[in-house]
Amino acid sequence: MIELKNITKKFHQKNKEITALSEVSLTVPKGKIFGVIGASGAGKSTLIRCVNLLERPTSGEVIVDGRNLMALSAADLAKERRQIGMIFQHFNLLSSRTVSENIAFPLELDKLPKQEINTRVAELLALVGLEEKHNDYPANLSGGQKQRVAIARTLASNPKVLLCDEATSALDPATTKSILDLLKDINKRLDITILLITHEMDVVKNICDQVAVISGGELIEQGSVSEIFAHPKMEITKEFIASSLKINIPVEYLERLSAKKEGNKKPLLKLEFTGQSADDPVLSEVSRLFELDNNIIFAQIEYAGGVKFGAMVIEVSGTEGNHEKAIEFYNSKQIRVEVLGYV
Ligand SMILES: Nc1ncnc2c1ncn2[C@@H]1O[C@H](COP(=O)(O)OP(=O)(O)OP(=O)(O)O)[C@@H](O)[C@H]1O
Repeated sequence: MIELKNITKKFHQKNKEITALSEVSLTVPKGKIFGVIGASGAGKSTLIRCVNLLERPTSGEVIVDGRNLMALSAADLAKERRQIGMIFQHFNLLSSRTVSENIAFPLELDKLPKQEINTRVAELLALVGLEEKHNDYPANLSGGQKQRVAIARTLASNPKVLLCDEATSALDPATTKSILDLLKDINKRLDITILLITHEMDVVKNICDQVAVISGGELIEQGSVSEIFAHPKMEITKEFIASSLKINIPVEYLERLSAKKEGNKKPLLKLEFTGQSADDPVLSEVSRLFELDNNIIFAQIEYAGGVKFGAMVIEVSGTEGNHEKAIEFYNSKQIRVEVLGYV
């Protein structure tokens, strides 16, 4: 449904040239949810804005539903853009219009008869669960409700593609979850293809089928969510996966934690598992092989695209030489180990 071919985007500022995107190629199949994840300044916004030509790529091709957008006349492009909905981090609602009037706006632009608009708005209000708020103004809505209005307004023109520009970044975790559930529901129910950009792996984990990692304007890794979570290759990808785990170390351990080994303090290790390594009984293996005792302080296992991944914090008893052997063993099993300190 969406195909970006070798997209490069350069900005010119005074006499400086900034390459925001460099030879970016990706394909989003119809009906799928594709996430692009990256840190601030990586080029995410530029990338998503290239899909509907809000930014015109310096070179490359943008193909949506088989049409090469860069080759279209202004009039044809305007028509094609109606098929590509977009929602934003800050909702972009019209503050002087009620919820219903905001949703009706694109339909009024299309000059639909009043009765038809009313029927469609009622359907959309029901779809996003905002029937009771139809007469409220945006200022009186929560962030999550505002994003629901923005989603309903975008869906009014029956787009085949929905672009989400950090759509949940301004929302708290519970509201984020409810908006992601709504996007997933829309994707399934209306068969809309979704391309989203985010800096949170949680978003990818929750709703995406496929993911690409962007860094310095380049797509450095992409694949199905299960592939990427099971076998992340790039260090940045591994960090994004780890960042979606909320590791909690009890305060009493943190108070005792020192950076250096002193007296008979024991190492506190953080282990990160992905894919196969999350299924292996490595703790008992290490315990047997190296005569170590593991005291689990914290553990979390999550699922993404049917793949397990997780992290564990353990306090390890035994001799120092064997601690090092254990770390080597974990590394040989593709488990990332960090010595957090000594307790
Ligand atoms: N209109 C512009 N003029 C000049 N440089 C720009 C312009 N828009 C973006 N850039 C530059 O392009 C690079 C990518 O920016 P972009 O906004 O796409 O990143 P991002 O990943 O979306 O970041 P964030 O998450 O902080 O919004 C940055 O170096 C940015 O400064």
